Amino acid sequence: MPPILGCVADDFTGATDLANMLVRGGLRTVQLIGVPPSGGTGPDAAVPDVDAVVVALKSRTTPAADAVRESVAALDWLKAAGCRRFFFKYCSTFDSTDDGNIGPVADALLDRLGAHFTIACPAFPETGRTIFKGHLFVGDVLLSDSSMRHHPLTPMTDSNLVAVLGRQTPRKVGLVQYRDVAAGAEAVLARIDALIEEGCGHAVVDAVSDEQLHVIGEAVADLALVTGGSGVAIGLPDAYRRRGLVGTSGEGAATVPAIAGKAAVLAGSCSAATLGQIAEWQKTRPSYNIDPLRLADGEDVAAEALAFVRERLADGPVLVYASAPPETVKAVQARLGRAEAGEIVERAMARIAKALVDQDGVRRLVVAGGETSGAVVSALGVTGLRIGAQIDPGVPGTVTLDDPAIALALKSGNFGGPDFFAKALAQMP
Ligand SMILES: Nc1ncnc2c1ncn2[C@@H]1O[C@H](COP(=O)(O)OP(=O)(O)OP(=O)(O)O)[C@@H](O)[C@H]1O
Ligand SMILES: O=C(O)[C@@H](O)C(=O)CO
Repeated sequence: MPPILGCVADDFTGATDLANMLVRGGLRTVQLIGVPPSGGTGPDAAVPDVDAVVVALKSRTTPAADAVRESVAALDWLKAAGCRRFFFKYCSTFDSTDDGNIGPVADALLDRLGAHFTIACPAFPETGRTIFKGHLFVGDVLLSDSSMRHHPLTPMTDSNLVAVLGRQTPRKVGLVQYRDVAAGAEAVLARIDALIEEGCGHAVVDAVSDEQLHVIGEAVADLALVTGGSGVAIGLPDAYRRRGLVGTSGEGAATVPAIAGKAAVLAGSCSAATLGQIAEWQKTRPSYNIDPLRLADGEDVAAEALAFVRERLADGPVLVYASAPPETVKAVQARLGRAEAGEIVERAMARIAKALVDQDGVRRLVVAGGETSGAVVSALGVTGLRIGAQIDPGVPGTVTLDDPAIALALKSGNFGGPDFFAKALAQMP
């Protein structure tokens, strides 16, 4: 049976987050890095016997036209692979700007599917993301009061998702309120019907608990396209099972091989959680700091980092990080520009990762940050990931489908407890 669910994720850690959720729900899931080349191996060869496929793109912060083109190409590939339901995964903190890319990509996917309505639900209560009356909270504060207001690429300064999405799409954006979700799947469906009548093409959906996400999953399981964070996928596996769209047994969905080899940690995320994890690591383990301004001055900082790591690798894992607090990032961006600062660091991280794998026998890598993970995984030429057991909410251990197989933990910036790096290395397959 071909996979039921085809997913397009706008960054690599977000893709593993979604894949983790689907595997937890018992769907056998594979994550592909980018859109596989068409022809040759064909979809059946590339997608062996799974229930869900997640295509990981690096489209969160690219120009909207590029994000649309790549996302539609991913959708076309997933359709050709036999998928019949589709999911567009973006960040649980709705990372985007007024230019996109959430609105433009969701619209393009709807158009391609010949569909006219979808939901937008980034709620992920397990990691503190909840939506009430269309406003997104991160922990106990509104999104706009959280550390996301300082994000290097997509600063989020408005918590009203109806307004934020409304600026990104010509379609009308409605709201499925908490009271409808609390009343159950029938009430959500009735509200969706009313919003469609009113001419809405999107509806933000309130959710503050996993129980409510299960209700939403049941209500939206027949939509061609669902958009959101990984949280709203929590109810889909059961909803598909109830409809006979996937087998009933979820056993063995998280099985991956064990990988031996040296280990390293690479962090390009400047998110608050990552900064805390770096500080925790530095209490007991060595680390090397990449300075973007020195990179911009043409100094071979990547070579220095590699020399530092190589001296210590035999004694255990080493961290290389560019992550910095908001004031430092602002100063760097003021000199280099936001995009150039990001890219220069990503290029260095990619080069370091490739050298460590190709020349130093590193086979176990923890990478912090979605953009950073995208750069690293692309440099390593990874084509796909098997999804293993969860390390912390939103982050599974994974093993690449390639030769040599590499164990990877791709951590979204704000996920994971303070000891995440050591915990990941201890738990990774
Ligand atoms: N010191 C720095 N100054 C400026 N930019 C930096 C610095 N360190 C890292 N960056 C850039 O900041 C961006 C961080 O984005 P990334 O997606 O990797 O992390 P994140 O946003 O915390 O994670 P996620 O997207 O998973 O939430 C990257 O483009 C990275 O290259
Ligand atoms: O949804 C999330 O928060 C993460 O999966 C993510 O996309 C962060 O980059």
